[in-house]
Amino acid sequence: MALPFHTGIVGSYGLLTPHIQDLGFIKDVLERWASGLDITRLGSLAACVSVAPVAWRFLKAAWVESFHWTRRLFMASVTVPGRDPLNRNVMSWVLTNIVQHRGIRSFTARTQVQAGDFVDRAALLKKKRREVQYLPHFDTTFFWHGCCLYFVSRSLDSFHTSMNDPTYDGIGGEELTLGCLGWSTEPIKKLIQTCQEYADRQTEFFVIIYARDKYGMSWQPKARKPIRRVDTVHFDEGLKQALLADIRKYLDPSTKRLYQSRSMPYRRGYLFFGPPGTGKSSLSTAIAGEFGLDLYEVKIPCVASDQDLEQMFQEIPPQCIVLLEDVDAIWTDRDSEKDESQATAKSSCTLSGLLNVLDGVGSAEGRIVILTTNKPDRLDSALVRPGRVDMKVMLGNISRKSAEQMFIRMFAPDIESSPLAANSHSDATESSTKHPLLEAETLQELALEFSLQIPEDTFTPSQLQGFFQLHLNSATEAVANISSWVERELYRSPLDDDISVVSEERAS
Ligand SMILES: Nc1ncnc2c1ncn2[C@@H]1O[C@H](COP(=O)(O)OP(=O)(O)OP(=O)(O)O)[C@@H](O)[C@H]1O
Repeated sequence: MALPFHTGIVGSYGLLTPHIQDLGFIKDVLERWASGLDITRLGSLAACVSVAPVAWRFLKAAWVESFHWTRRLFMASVTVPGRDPLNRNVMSWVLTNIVQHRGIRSFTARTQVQAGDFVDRAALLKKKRREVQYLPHFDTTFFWHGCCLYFVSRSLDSFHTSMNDPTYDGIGGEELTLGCLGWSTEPIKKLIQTCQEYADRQTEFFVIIYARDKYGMSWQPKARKPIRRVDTVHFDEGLKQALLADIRKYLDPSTKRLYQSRSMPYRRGYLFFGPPGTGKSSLSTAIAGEFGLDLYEVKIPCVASDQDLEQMFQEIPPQCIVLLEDVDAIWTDRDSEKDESQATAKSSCTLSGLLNVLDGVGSAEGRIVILTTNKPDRLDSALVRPGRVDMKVMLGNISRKSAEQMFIRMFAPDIESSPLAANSHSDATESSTKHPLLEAETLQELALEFSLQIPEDTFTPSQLQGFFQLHLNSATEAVANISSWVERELYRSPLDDDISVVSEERAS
């Protein structure tokens, strides 16, 4: 007998004939389910399922549209461009205080190309697998702060563009929109102020180093280094104190007023010179940390033209340190008389281009400019005249006294070398009083014994640091091994470095 169509009952007979006997149980279940099925309901269900994506798209568009109109009519907003230092401050605050509390569930993972400026040479040579870097990822998030409802929205298009830059750490690269309920932007400005204060507190413990991006188009935060105390950079103590006093005096607000009232340009220049590995870069970073300034790094040999140099200087804020590394690579007219081999290391920008940015229209007031060079005798006298270079600081090979201080720094309790030492100073004093005095005395004696075996002004501090890296676990072992190391180093030809690198490469 034929069943009327509108009853909608699907006949169970013969609907599922199992090909495999073992599936009898499944057959029973399915047949029981199918026997109760109403074809009309099945049709409605299928219709709902097919309409669902369209409905979802519609709801999404409606949400976007209504959010857009709510924003336009009932909310105020402020947009912060990507890569602006403010963007980084706002983003860091939002990530730490809002997003992290809710738990970040979405990340972008990529191969870590560069961690600060630390390059693991062994890993490079062995082509070791690299670390994975996870970058937090979100587009729009709402949050309450104080009594106000805010939202922060991130442009994901510019996020993907920023990701192409290997040095980008996932914070502050994309355009941000900050908004709040109401027509006034005052709450947003207050929130931005909070973010700025938060960033200032962070920089109490870190130095932010800015460098040009890989296209040379804009300044990017290249590294955030824990503050290195100036007393960890060893050189002539008198010169160090004179340098610090000079900078402190320059940064004093009364000095600024004095300069302005006497119509003098308010800027200060320093020249750090000495052989490679004597601490020119380390001292610059330590000074930035000591005085709470950001550091803008310009590698002169990498600057493409005078126009680029000028552009760079125009984008540097007034209160900061500008570090001009390897200024001897600057192209001067006198170079044309020199042999061709030296010209290869030359920068494409000229001496007049550099002088122009140092004291021309592009030079903002309130900066500290530090020039570094390994070859001070090659510098043009115009570049180092007073007004451009106000103080010359020589960083030479290590003295016995400095070697002794370095030894103590290497083997003193950890708290001494911590970047946050200033913060936990009370703990430090407490722990030092707990330690028996003899320990400090023994350390002092070992340091003296050690330093007496180091020939005066012969090795660079970085050479000695290399020795300590091999004996960090034991001060007595360091003392026992220093004389053989000195002997080896004294009779080592400079070519040995190249030879060991080549043999390492072959071995890999
Ligand atoms: N005077 C110093 N006191 C303490 N450590 C030092 C000193 N000089 C160099 N070092 C150590 O040696 C390493 C290299 O130092 P740095 O890069 O500052 O030297 P540099 O003079 O700038 O070298 P280059 O001219 O090659 O750029 C760093 O790890 C630093 O800690």
